[in-house]
Amino acid sequence: MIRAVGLVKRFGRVEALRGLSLEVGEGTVAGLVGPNGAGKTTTLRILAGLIKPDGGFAEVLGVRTDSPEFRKVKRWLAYLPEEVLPYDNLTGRAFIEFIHGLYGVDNVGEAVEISGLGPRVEDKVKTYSKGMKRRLVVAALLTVGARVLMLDEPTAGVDVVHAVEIRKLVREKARGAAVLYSSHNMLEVETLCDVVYFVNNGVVIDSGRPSDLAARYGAANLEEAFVKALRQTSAAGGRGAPPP
Ligand SMILES: Nc1ncnc2c1ncn2[C@@H]1O[C@H](COP(=O)(O)OP(=O)(O)OP(=O)(O)O)[C@@H](O)[C@H]1O
Repeated sequence: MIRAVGLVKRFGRVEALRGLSLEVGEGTVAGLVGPNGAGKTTTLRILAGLIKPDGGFAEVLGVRTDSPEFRKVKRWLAYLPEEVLPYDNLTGRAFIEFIHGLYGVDNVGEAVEISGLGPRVEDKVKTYSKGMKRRLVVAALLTVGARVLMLDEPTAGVDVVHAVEIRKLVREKARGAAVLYSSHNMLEVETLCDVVYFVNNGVVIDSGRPSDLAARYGAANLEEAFVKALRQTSAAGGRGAPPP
């Protein structure tokens, strides 16, 4: 459902991606973890068809993301950017209606419920806290009937109770869909994801099921495994092994 093959992306002198490859099949939640500047957002933006790679290619639902045909695939794709601010002067409900209108669906009731905003959904977005805005956008996007979900730190700034709800929901929505989930929260990735890609310096340095990765590095948890993977990669000159 999601495939990136040898992605290369340069921004001037910065080599953001240096041959990144990954695959996410139906029913799978794949985690994308890596330090700041590792290339996670760049990968998601290429996969969402927002920017073109300088090398390699990406496919979603079998269509190349840099092809004209990709426009048709976008109906089935929900991409949540790292930073997205709903329009201040819309109410929460009007924002959900706007997003659902773009996708040609009317699932506003479910989105309102998921947002957990209660009566505040009738208030203007400018009166919301940061976490409330995030919950609104996540709720709107998780309910458009997407077959491919790409979520860049969906729970950033969201309180613990609502973060748990979002994770549960992502799990539910993954039935019949593929999810690529970028997060700095290792506990979240460990509990939610079926498979995890460790990214550093624009390449995948390792990948596997969270428990397998922990075992591979003799680590107590995914966080420890990640730190060890980073250390090993820098000791080996910065380049990781290709994914298995
Ligand atoms: N539009 C851009 N112009 C110039 N450089 C960019 C641009 N977008 C990304 N980069 C650079 O590409 C590299 C990868 O950035 P990216 O945003 O993909 O990292 P990330 O893994 O998402 O980081 P973070 O965890 O901090 O969100 C960084 O060095 C960044 O400065």
